[in-house]
Amino acid sequence: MAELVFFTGTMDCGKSTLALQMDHNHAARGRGGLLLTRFDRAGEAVISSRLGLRRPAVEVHDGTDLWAEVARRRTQGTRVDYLVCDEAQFYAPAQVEQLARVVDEMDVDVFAYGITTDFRTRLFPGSQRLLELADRVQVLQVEALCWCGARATHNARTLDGAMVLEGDQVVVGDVAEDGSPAAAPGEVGYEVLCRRHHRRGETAAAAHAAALSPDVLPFGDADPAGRPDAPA
Ligand SMILES: Nc1ncnc2c1ncn2[C@@H]1O[C@H](COP(=O)(O)OP(=O)(O)O)[C@@H](O)[C@H]1O
Ligand SMILES: Cc1cn([C@H]2C[C@H](O)[C@@H](COP(=O)(O)O)O2)c(=O)[nH]c1=O
Repeated sequence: MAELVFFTGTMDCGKSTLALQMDHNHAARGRGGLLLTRFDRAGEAVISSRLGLRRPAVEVHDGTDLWAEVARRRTQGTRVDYLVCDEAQFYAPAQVEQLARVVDEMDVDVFAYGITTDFRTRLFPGSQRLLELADRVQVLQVEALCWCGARATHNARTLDGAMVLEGDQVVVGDVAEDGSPAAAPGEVGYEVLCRRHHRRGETAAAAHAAALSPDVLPFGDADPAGRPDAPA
């Protein structure tokens, strides 16, 4: 029996990589797949992973009817046994309902990949519908990490290294790599954080700046109790 499965996790936890691996494995066994995406960082009509894999995909637009997309291909004789739906948080709730109908009435597996919550920790409408309708929700095993080393559970939006809480829900962007800035000065970037640091708005840059602040620098003549200005 076909299934609607929602694979989820923070940004940068390997969702697109898994999406392309899933397609590879099913295609290798002779199954026909249809790849879909919306607003991939690499551009239109492509699924791209940070590990370098990329595959052409159908771009989902506001008015795309996913039921009709599958039905049309099957009517034309194209084999469609499964769908791989990347960046599914950006799909409209109605499109998620179309996916559920494809599973139930066409017996086509749907593997959807996306983040659940936005930079304000609120559910994306598409992800909410997926959580409501999926046969299974699978949280990715590869954990993205906060700068403090704890498991990252939340996606922060940053501007010049500082966390921001104002702005549109959808702004395509990337996370920082190897300590480099997530985005050019004045451009939106993202950073994954544990809940504690998301609540406090403490990004890696903020933590770094705080560590360099003279207020917290250890002094050579500080007393053992930690009072930096204790008399010698
Ligand atoms: N140079 C690298 N070497 C090994 N793994 C990497 C490298 N760059 C990225 N990755 C892996 O790729 C993951 C991001 O994959 P991706 O599919 O793009 O994530 P998502 O779609 O969830 O944003 C990272 O969590 C990391 O595990
Ligand atoms: C948190 C958050 C993210 N986005 C965008 C940023 C990226 O383009 C995608 C997530 O891609 P990934 O493959 O999971 O890294 O979503 C957004 O538009 N709004 C947000 O609040």
